[in-house]
Amino acid sequence: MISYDEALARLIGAVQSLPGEAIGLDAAEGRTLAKRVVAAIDAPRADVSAMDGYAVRMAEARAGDWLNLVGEAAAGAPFGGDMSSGEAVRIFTGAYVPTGADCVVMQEYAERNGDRVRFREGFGPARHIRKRAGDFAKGATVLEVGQRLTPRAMVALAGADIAGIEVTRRPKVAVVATGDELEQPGSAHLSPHGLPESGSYGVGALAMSCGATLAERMRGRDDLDVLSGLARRALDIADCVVIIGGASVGDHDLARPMFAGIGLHEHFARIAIKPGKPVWFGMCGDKPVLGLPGNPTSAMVTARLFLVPLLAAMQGGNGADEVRFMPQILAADLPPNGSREAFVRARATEEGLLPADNQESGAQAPLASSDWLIRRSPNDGPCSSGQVVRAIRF
Ligand SMILES: Nc1nc2c(c(=O)[nH]1)N[C@H]1C(S)=C(S)[C@@H](COP(=O)(O)OP(=O)(O)OC[C@H]3O[C@@H](n4cnc5c(N)ncnc54)[C@H](O)[C@@H]3O)O[C@H]1N2
Ligand code: MOO
Repeated sequence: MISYDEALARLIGAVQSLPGEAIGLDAAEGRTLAKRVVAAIDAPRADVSAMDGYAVRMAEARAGDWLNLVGEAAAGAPFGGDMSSGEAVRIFTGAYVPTGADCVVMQEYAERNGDRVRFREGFGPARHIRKRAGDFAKGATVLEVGQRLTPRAMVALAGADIAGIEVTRRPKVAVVATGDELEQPGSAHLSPHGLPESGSYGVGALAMSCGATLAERMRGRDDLDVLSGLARRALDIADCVVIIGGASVGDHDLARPMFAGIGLHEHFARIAIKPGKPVWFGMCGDKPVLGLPGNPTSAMVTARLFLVPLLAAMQGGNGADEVRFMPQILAADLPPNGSREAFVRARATEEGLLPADNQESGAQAPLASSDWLIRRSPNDGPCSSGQVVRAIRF
């Protein structure tokens, strides 16, 4: 069995980025840039006021001295003239600073008398001016290739005065659930041995949260002919295929055999992790095929560990960035770990990460509240509450 890091490196090494396409800003959220974004304007476009107040010359802003008000500057409506010595201009946040002014005094310190203004002590040395191009300059790269357009990145994109961009095509993902027992949720109770097919709902939703579209959700019984047919269909309609279940070593485990004869080039199978030992990955031509264990918690943990970086890499992003484990505080004791690297489901509390009581790989209920995964090394000793562990959002 290989390690998680080795398996991840093989997966990322095998996956290619999809081609780019041009889109407008309204459709950009969640997509990944295929071309860098260059600012069309300076930001700010001129020196602007950071406060509502009075534009003055710093040297003349002495507490108690009267200045003559000669006009007003607002965002979108600048003061037309030059400001001379002994003068002040009423100014609002975002307005261009008039020529001749080098400081804004907040209005909280101002006393007005008609067209005159003076300031009380205490307004301090801050100039309250945002310098032209202090954020970014026209022609500067604001967003790099591979940047995912998060809600935060959308602000930088629009702020660069860009209407259209080039992004990688959304990966179309087919999710195939395998198993005789699986039924459409809502109808499992109709058959004595039926089990609601839950895995594809989590895995499909996770894929969509990573910028993919769900090409189709399929369900197939443990019959090699049926599953081979689904494998061909999935490869026809999707850029990437995820198989849930049938990954282990039992007689009914057909996830890999169903791709025999379709040219599956296997990159790994079985990894020294818990949960998720039976996870496997291969390529059919240029299409990644990821096999997840059927146990719902195992399926979701391995989807987080492998499918999320895989979809990022298909969109030209950095797959490894999606699984950077960061220091976090543990909020309860943990027993010694076994010989496989473990990914412990936990939830964030004010005290730190609290591991779920039920760590069964077949569990479903704890998934709803487990928003973090704690990574534990093979044969790690006991961990105590308050200790630093490594974790990612789940
Ligand atoms: N002799 C061995 N047996 C098993 C091993 C092993 O190494 N040697 N590995 C175990 C591990 S670890 C896991 S995890 C499971 C998973 O194996 P499979 O991928 O073959 O999963 P299935 O047998 O198909 O299903 C397991 C379990 O999950 C239920 N299931 C399957 N698909 C779904 C779905 N889409 N939605 C909801 N539930 C699903 C299924 O009914 C089973 O209960 O194998 C161990 N065995
Ligand atoms: O390791 Mo399995 O993936 O127990 O659930």
